Amino acid sequence: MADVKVTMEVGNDGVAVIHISNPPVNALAVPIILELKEKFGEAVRRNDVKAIVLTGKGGRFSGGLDINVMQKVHQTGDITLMPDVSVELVVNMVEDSKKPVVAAVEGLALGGGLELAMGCHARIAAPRTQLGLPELTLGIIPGFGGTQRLPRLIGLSKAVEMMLLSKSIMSEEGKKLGLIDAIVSPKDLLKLSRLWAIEIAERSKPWIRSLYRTDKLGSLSEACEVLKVARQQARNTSPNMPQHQACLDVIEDGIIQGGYTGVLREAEAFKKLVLSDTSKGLIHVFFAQRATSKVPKVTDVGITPRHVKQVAVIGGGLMGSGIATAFILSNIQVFLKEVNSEYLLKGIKKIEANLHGLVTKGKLMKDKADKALSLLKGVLDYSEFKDVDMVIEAVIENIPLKQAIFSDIEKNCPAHCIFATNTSTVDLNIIGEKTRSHDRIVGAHFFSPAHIMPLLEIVRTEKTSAQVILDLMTVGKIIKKVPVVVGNCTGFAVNRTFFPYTQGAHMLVNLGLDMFRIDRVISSFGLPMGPFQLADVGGYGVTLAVGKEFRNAFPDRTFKSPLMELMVKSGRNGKNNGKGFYVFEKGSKPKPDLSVSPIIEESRRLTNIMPNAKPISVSDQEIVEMILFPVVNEACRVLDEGITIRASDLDIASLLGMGFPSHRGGIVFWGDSVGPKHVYQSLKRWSELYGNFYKPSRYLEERAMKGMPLGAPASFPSSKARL
Ligand SMILES: C[C@H](O)CC(=O)SCCNC(=O)CCNC(=O)[C@H](O)C(C)(C)COP(=O)(O)OP(=O)(O)OC[C@H]1O[C@@H](n2cnc3c(N)ncnc32)[C@H](O)[C@@H]1OP(=O)(O)O
Repeated sequence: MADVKVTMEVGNDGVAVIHISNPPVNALAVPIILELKEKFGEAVRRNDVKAIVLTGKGGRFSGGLDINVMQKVHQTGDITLMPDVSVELVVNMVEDSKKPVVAAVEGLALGGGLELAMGCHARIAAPRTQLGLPELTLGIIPGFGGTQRLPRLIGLSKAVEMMLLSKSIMSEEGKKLGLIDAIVSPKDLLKLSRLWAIEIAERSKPWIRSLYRTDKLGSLSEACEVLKVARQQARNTSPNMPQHQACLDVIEDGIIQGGYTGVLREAEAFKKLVLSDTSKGLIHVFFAQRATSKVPKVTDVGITPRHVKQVAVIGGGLMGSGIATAFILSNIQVFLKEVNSEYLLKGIKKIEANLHGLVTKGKLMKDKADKALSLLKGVLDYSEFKDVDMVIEAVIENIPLKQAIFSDIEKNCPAHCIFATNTSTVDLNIIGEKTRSHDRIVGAHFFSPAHIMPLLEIVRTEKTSAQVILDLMTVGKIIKKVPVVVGNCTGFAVNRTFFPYTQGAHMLVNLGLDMFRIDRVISSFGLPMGPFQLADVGGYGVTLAVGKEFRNAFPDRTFKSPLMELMVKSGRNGKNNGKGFYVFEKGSKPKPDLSVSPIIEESRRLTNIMPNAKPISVSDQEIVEMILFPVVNEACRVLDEGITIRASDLDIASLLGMGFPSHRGGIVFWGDSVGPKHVYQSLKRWSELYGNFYKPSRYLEERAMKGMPLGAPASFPSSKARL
């Protein structure tokens, strides 16, 4: 706490330099805000102060309002915990101050940090300083006047783009746009800022209050047009995000009624949004994502990660080629091994196609793609494995084959080399059974397409060493993945939790519901696509194989639907062969294929589960619940067995691995927001009507009865814990 403070020093030049200090990002915590008010008050009162410079300690200006304050509001429902900054500090004490204030900005100024800087009369920045208003990603809008000042400083279109897309810019671009007045090296930052402040005081530099500018806003009709287009885009791209429309509304209010009125409207809208479910979900995600980096007995025991310079990938299929692409894109040398030159060539071609795809979408420059490809070497034996730091096996799910590969790599790789497998189902202990390297064996479960999907599930056994986990977490971050460490079980955390998702959808179809309605309802809930379209896109082979695996592992609670087998029997294989539940035509959205009706009827006839042979009648909300409550139920079992370190890890895994909507905070957070009691009672009712698939787990029942959140840590560690 000693470092959390605001200090002020007054120099002989009459400039008071106010420093914010709250490592690591100088977040504007409540005590900081109170001290800022105190220091600004003092600087204005003191006769020896002519001008003021505001800056941050440790090479960072400020990462914005302390997000913990908003989380406290969520936990207590008490909005009065929010400090008044927008008017009391930024307008009254900074912008309307009788003495000029200059912001000396370095490293980053984000959210409330940038808003504070925009209230100052000039902004001097160090090179490559990150500037942005990312509040919308937290379900809120800028609340310290940012919606009003940014358009007035850089123009409406660019400001709207930066806010709606939460897109930062660098100070160099900020200078061109008019957000930054000068760029200077970090060592001269304070010197120039002091000088600038004195020159404003002496009227040799302009004394600008951004809130009262109108020169960059354009005419009213132009502004309305920009806002109209932005509104439409936001409706299309962010339908479940109220903060986007609210942001545009307050910008418009300010343009029509003046900046100060805009600031007041912004403050009102901000407070409402802080209390919204969207903000609760997204702020939970902010902290949950950062928590995944903290792994007890791995990241807190003083070990340092080793450098992974060379990686070997075994298997050039869909997963292997995606994994190899992810590594070479991050400048890591990859040896891709296949069994023969035909397969090897196919694997290399897939990697080339992955890179080409990124170039055509404008996500990668051609020269970077060429550089990445130069780091790939195809091999047919183990001779290049003598110096590799990590091997990732990504061959088909065949136990003897995997065991043979692990014996081979133990013979051919250096003693420090990590042995990872990308299996999504096979027990890691079985894969490593024939080796003596159990401490080096780890699961590196990527999601397809591996060079794009952000999740890396790191699966540890009881024997995997802390060093190996730390190394994989570190290299995972280097290749731009979010690593989540989980325990060893069928399907690990993500596939295990979500196996009832497909089965729930099949249950409903067999109970007489229209599958296209199910898909529509699930997409409007916020998942990227419904379960039947997902099966079409993923390929029926995968759905059938995974279904079989789970039926074997959890026979007590699986619903066996014949639908996929019937689809295959009738020559359908989803998008792969262009014949699925949907018709896929190039350039247009998939359209429901109504000719699947007889297959569905046959499935219903075989399962014969419709009560009185009549389709059940349910609301859209019940569809969501009948598909996703079984997923929450399985998540409870995963938590009970200690497969994840904390419930929020499963939330992040569900967002990044399954596309669960981020504004709902993740699968466990969502279960808690609808209420464990409601989830439990619904499942219990359905289990009586439709069988064991819906039977509530012991963990869910216990928590529902005790009124305890599903995500709350257990008071004592589970006896079944796998971590
Ligand atoms: C009224 C206003 O308009 C409302 C606001 O200002 S809301 C806040 C707006 N600001 C933001 O959204 C910025 C959020 N922060 C970030 O994007 C990134 O943390 C960053 C770019 C600043 C730094 O990234 P990076 O160096 O990778 O560090 P990162 O691990 O993310 O953060 C370091 C620590 O600072 C914390 N932190 C970062 N920004 C914070 C903030 N604004 N409040 C509280 N804590 C914050 C993180 O939780 C993390 O804590 P931990 O070490 O205990 O896990």
